[in-house]
Amino acid sequence: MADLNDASGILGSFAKPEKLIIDTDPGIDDAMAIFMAFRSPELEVLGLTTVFGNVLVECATHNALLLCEMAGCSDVPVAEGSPEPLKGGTPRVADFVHGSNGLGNVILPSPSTKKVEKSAAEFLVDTVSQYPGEVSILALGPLTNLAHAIKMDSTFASKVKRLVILGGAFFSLGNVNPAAEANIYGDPEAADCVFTCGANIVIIGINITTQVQLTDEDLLEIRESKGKHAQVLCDMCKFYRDWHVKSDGVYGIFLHDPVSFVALVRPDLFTYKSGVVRVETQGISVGHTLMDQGIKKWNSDNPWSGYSPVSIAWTVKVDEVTNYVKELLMKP
Ligand SMILES: O=c1[nH]cnc2c1ncn2[C@@H]1O[C@H](CO)[C@@H](O)[C@H]1O
Repeated sequence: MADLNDASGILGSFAKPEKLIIDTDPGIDDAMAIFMAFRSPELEVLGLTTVFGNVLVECATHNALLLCEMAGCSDVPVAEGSPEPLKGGTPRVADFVHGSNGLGNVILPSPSTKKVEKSAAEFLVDTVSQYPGEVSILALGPLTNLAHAIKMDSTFASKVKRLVILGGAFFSLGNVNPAAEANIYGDPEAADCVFTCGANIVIIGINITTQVQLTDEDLLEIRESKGKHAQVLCDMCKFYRDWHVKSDGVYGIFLHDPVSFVALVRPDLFTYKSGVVRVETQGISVGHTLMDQGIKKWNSDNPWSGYSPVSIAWTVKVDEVTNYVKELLMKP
């Protein structure tokens, strides 16, 4: 019998919505995922926490407040997170992917609301403690805020319901360099802390998300639809799409954050492999994610030994996920 609270897309209208916090660095594909979350009755968005990544953290907070307001959800709290990775230093931002304002250089009004007083890590710890076992987290940027939350509260990991993470490249090339994907490269120490913390974790790597694309034709169809945010999203996507042409020879866009959102609400559209994941924190492969699939019995302990396994997405039903994203973006 179906568990009506597992948000697997077969929810009855009487089921309790799944509590969700989105940790985000908006970002054009973040904006898509955030709007999708706000349009999903099976979810109750408890808050957004922001992090550096696609943009600096101040810009991420500005954009998060603005996106909430545009979605008609300006009562949803936004807590600002870390301006820099765990080990300090200047964060690497991807303005060449998302434009200098993070939203494709589309000119938008300033938000009228303000961030909450709490830091992102405090907001995460307090909210998860308020509803132990009930709150899921969708992490769309570098994992610095989550690492701070884990360090702040030793019971945090065990109290999170599910942590769905966009990050890493499993047994495939990265997008910053051959070794590393951008979110993990942004804070490898934080990612290693989170992946080994023992929480119920699902990781969606770019080996999965790059399989799911919106073509130029799809973007035109969305633009011409009656979707509530279709116009503005397609305006933002122009910059993002041009980057894909230049960088990957793709006439369209990869749906990194939206695919990770779909993994949260429709886990049945993916298959998974379970194993311990560690992150390289030094050398030429810094930010590389490597999973021990548990196939081999090692002769001696190694840096993967003794940690709890996580799930990584292994295959994706490309057409179904693409259609899920398109339908939600074209919903009036
Ligand atoms: O080539 C890239 N360099 C840096 N960031 C990128 C690149 N391509 C995509 N993203 C951004 O990083 C996350 C997925 O790795 C997504 O947020 C995406 O928008």
